[in-house]
Amino acid sequence: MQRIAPDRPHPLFDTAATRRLEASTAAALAPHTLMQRAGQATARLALALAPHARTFWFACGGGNNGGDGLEAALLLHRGGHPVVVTWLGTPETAPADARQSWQRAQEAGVPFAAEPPSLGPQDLCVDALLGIGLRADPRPRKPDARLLQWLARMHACAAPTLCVDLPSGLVAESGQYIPGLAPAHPGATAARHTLSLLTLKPGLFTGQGRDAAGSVWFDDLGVPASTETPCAWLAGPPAPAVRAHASHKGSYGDVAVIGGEGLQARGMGMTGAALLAASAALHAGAGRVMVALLDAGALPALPQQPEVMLRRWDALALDHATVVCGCGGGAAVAAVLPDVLQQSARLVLDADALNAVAADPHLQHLLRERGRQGRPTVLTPHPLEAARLLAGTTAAVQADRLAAARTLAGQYGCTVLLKGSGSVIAAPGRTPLINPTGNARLATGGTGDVLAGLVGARLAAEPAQADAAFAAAGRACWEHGAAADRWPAGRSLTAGALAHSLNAG
Ligand SMILES: NC(=O)C1=CN([C@@H]2O[C@H](COP(=O)(O)OP(=O)(O)OC[C@H]3O[C@@H](n4cnc5c(N)ncnc54)[C@H](OP(=O)(O)O)[C@@H]3O)[C@@H](O)[C@H]2O)[C@@H](O)CC1
Ligand SMILES: [K+]
Repeated sequence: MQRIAPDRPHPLFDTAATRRLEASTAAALAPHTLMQRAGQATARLALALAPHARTFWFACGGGNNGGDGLEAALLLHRGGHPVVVTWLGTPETAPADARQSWQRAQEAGVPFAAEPPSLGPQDLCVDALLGIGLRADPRPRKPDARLLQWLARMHACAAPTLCVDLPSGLVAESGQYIPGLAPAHPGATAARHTLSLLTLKPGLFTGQGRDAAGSVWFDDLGVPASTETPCAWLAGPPAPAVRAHASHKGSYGDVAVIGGEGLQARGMGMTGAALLAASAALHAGAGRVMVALLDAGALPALPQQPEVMLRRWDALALDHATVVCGCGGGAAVAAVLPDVLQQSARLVLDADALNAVAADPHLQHLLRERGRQGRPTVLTPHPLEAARLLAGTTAAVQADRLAAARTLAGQYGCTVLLKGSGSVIAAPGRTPLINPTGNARLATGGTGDVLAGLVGARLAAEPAQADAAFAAAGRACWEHGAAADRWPAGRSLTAGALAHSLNAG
């Protein structure tokens, strides 16, 4: 068993792959072996998490996820620990493995109850209600009222929760709760843990999955997943970049930021966004950083950041630069996009540039052309921007973030970095990445501009190769989150401070 940390990459598997693995392994082992292993792993972690529990409440569903819970309860009971089991199943309807665990629990005298016990902070809830057998399709009948009551009890409980395999109600692939099973008040009061069994599931790391799962643990039940192809990877830390002593500013590339609509255009000054992106590129080690503000020349100099060179956008050598376009671009950015899309050697499109593309079929055509020509391009949409580009809704994007990022990447032949909890990085022909770093302190204005500038710096430094955009986006996303993760507690995190804290890589 291991605790999952952002210190190395991990393969993630969808439910179909997990089922195949479960079936092939079960066929090769004595009956009930896998469930006994699942129960042992669950019991071990439960004890480690709550060594002083006066009560372990096992909330068990009617399927094999409940069987894992029954098996773990049996082991703790045998070890003399105080266990209470509530079970939604019946011996007549339970699948064979779960029925066997129920039988063993009955014979061992495990205490079963009709109602959940009351618990204190030192106790533990074990959520074994629903695992990968959750059906997300509209159900002909309502779920068992006890299921809803027990879930609500766990979501509001003072005791920590250990979820077996998945937080109940969460879809393994997408990291979304099915309607009706999400916590009434997201943001749990007590700690949450999830022990993923056999495989790691992508839904634990994106969308609602991060909050639902809490700390993620993994036990492969002694079954290597090497026969299956991952549907995504949880990204590991990028290899440290080595700067040769005999290098110069040209070795790390030029980043040109275009954006920042001026106050006079529509009464909404957005130059700060472009300056944040430029600051990020600068502190992330780009060789030279230029910024072209779309403010009609209102800002004559940058006294706070003299390293950044102010340019008029039409004075930039787009064909030699890594262009970061769109941060605070407002309505002004649309006019520069035809040239930017056609001429930029390497390109990061963010914010209003994405909105402009979504609204204009000609710009969409030019973006697809870049893809066809194999010119490195990264789109960095948040879910609403992705929805606009996909002509869909934010809810549809969030319902399956991996699919949305993959579709968008395929549509434009470029790399897509879909922001949000568990950012997804997708590119044609590549297995998508889910980024493990970052925290809710990034939910403040300007951090997206910092990310765009950082992607620009990493893209500018990448050697010219086919996957430069994908590599740069993955690297930047990991580093951006890691900068927020190492931010000292009690000090507020602003986008400007985040940009200053970036490393040259
Ligand atoms: N076999 C083994 O040895 C091993 C199995 N393993 C474990 O098995 C788990 C998979 O077990 P599984 O396939 O039995 O499905 P599971 O997650 O228990 O769900 C089925 C139950 O959920 C219910 N239900 C479904 N949808 C619902 C909804 N929308 N709303 C409400 N209820 C809904 C459904 O009710 P029904 O519709 O049938 O009335 C049924 O009772 C896996 O996650 C892992 O923990 C692993 O440890 C490896 C070893
Ligand atoms: K569960």
